[in-house]
Amino acid sequence: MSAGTVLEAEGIVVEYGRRPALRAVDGVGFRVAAGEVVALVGESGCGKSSLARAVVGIEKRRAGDVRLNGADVPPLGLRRRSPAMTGMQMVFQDPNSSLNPRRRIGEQLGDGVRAALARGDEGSDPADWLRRVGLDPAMLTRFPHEFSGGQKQRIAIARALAARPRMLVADEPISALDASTQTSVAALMRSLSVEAGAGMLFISHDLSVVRRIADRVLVMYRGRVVESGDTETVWQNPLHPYTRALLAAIPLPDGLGRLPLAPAEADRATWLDDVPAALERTAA
Ligand SMILES: Nc1ncnc2c1ncn2[C@@H]1O[C@H](COP(=O)(O)OP(=O)(O)OP(=O)(O)O)[C@@H](O)[C@H]1O
Repeated sequence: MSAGTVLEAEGIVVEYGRRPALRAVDGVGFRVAAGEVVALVGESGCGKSSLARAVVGIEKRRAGDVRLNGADVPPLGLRRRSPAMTGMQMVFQDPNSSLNPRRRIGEQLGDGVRAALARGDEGSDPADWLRRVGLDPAMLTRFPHEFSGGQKQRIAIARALAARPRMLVADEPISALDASTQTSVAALMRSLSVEAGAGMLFISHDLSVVRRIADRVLVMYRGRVVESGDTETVWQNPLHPYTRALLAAIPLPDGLGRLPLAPAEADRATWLDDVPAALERTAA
């Protein structure tokens, strides 16, 4: 394992059903370094979610190895510990699936903090996490239904990061959000995970957001990674015909740069509101 690598996946195979089995992931390997954002892109049904779930350990692997900071992450069935206990966290498309509707969000952020403490990691203050995602700490006593979709996803992200994961796996975390908040939530995820030194696997079909937040990109097609590389290199010089077709389908104005990283603490709430506007200005 090279220095700085947090996650190493090798030869991952996921199959569904029997005779004949559907091979959704067909021998995929990749690495993610600390503080790196790696995007996984590809058309619907190519196996992105199956790969993500197998890496975290909530989907069975037919074959393959996953190592987190050099330690084996055993496949489902052999595992006695939850993903949080291994230092991995997942953020899903629908924030309602990560949050319990009957518990106050302060308690749910506390779950993340306790997972970190149970692993012998440093604890943190739930109120502080709300502040970091641009919400008022006074909202800790509220229930999930009192928030908008974008706010709920920010809370789900805060909860995941409060567990101090070494690796964050986000499966379409912005696609259920209003278009106006998608970009700022994606940028916030990048900024917080980089700040925490965690690696992030970011699955999205929004390629313009991927281009702006990912350091590297993996292009998946029919269960295999057909191309991978630095995001700009892949965009400027896509080698695989499938990558060319995928990129040709998205209009992206020339000169649209990478997203600014969120500033620390105090300014973050304003920044969250400003990001979409700033992007429009850059695009104009
Ligand atoms: N639980 C399951 N049982 C049977 N087949 C499944 C199951 N989950 C996924 N599949 C199939 O495996 C293949 C890969 O699905 P997967 O959800 O991993 O793709 P994806 O790239 O994440 O798609 P999307 O972008 O639509 O979420 C598809 O053919 C899908 O129908």
